[in-house]
Amino acid sequence: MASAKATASLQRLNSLSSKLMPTKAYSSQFSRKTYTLNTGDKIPAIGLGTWQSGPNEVEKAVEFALNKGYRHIDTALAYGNEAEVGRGIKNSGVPREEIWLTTKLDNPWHKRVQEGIDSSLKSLQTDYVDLYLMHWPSSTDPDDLKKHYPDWDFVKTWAEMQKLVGTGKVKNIGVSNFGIKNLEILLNDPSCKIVPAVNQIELHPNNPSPKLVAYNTSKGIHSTGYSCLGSTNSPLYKDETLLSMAEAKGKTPQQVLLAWGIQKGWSVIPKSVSKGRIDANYEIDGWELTDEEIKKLDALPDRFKVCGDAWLPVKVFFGDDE
Ligand SMILES: NC(=O)C1=CN([C@@H]2O[C@H](COP(=O)(O)OP(=O)(O)OC[C@H]3O[C@@H](n4cnc5c(N)ncnc54)[C@H](OP(=O)(O)O)[C@@H]3O)[C@@H](O)[C@H]2O)C=CC1
Ligand SMILES: O=C[C@H](O)[C@@H](O)[C@@H](O)[C@H](O)C(=O)O
Repeated sequence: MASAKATASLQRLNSLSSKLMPTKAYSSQFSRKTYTLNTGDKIPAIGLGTWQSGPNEVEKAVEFALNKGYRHIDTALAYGNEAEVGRGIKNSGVPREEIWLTTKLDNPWHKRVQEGIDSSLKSLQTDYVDLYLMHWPSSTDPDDLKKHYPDWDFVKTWAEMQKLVGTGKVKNIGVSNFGIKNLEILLNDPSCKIVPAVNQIELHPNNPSPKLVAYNTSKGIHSTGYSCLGSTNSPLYKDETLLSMAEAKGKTPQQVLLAWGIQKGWSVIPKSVSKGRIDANYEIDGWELTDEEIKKLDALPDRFKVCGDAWLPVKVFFGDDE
């Protein structure tokens, strides 16, 4: 039997040789990759998320990301930071038409879709957004956030959102946090004339939702993965399979998670307000995960969900496969 000392030096040698092993060169350009939506428009595979990006940090983060090369920014009326995001875009000097800008209609605004988009456009200092999402399938009464309107639901909200197409204010409309049941209700309603271009949902290896992603794809709906790194204090950063895979490839765990999402076919919108991390999250070109590595990440056994629905007046929870 090998002594503890011999085992330790063997481990060190293995770790060193994996670092010295030349990584196979791939021509992948994930940072410039786009997915074509059911409208023909192309959404960049990687964007900058801005949920919980606070005042005095998000403006600089957006400016920095755009100058780094990001061409996709994700925000929402509910984040309370659209004005700063708009300033970051202006300060970057990157022409508006080169940027994919997504924002979202907040739940208490479902009866005021026109006002909602006008408010977002004003804050963002722009004439249009590339993608306008219904943030949640939940029409909350603004006078009592614990109540759902008795005479309104997301089908009616979608009918209102459809009216925005053709006004020039939105290029694409989509949904977020829709599970299969709610998508079926929406798509089967006679008032639904436009299939959502995107369903933005939580996607990381501990909440992979394969049936929901397959359902989106079967209906021509592109999936965008939010909390793609596992969000704040991500439990994924302690996952041994992920950590050893990242080390063996000479990549960060975050880069591996982003490649996993993009290679599986959805866009990813990692949030960061740190220059170093915004930089690193974009350095995803010239290498790939092998099929075997993707399968290993697909098979991680743990489960957690960042955004539940405990705070909503109606339950819209979707887990892995609902
Ligand atoms: N439609 C919806 O309901 C939802 C949409 N979203 C969207 O998706 C975006 C991403 O999801 P989010 O929940 O923010 O979480 P992410 O999975 O993007 O993780 C963000 C967290 O990871 C940290 N981080 C980022 N990069 C690195 C790195 N390279 N190394 C270490 N830590 C890192 C960030 O900290 P730091 O900033 O300090 O770098 C932050 O704490 C949101 O910002 C939002 O735009 C999110 C949730 C729900
Ligand atoms: O986009 C972000 C999320 O939807 C977020 O707004 C909600 O998940 C909510 O604030 C929460 O705390 O759970």
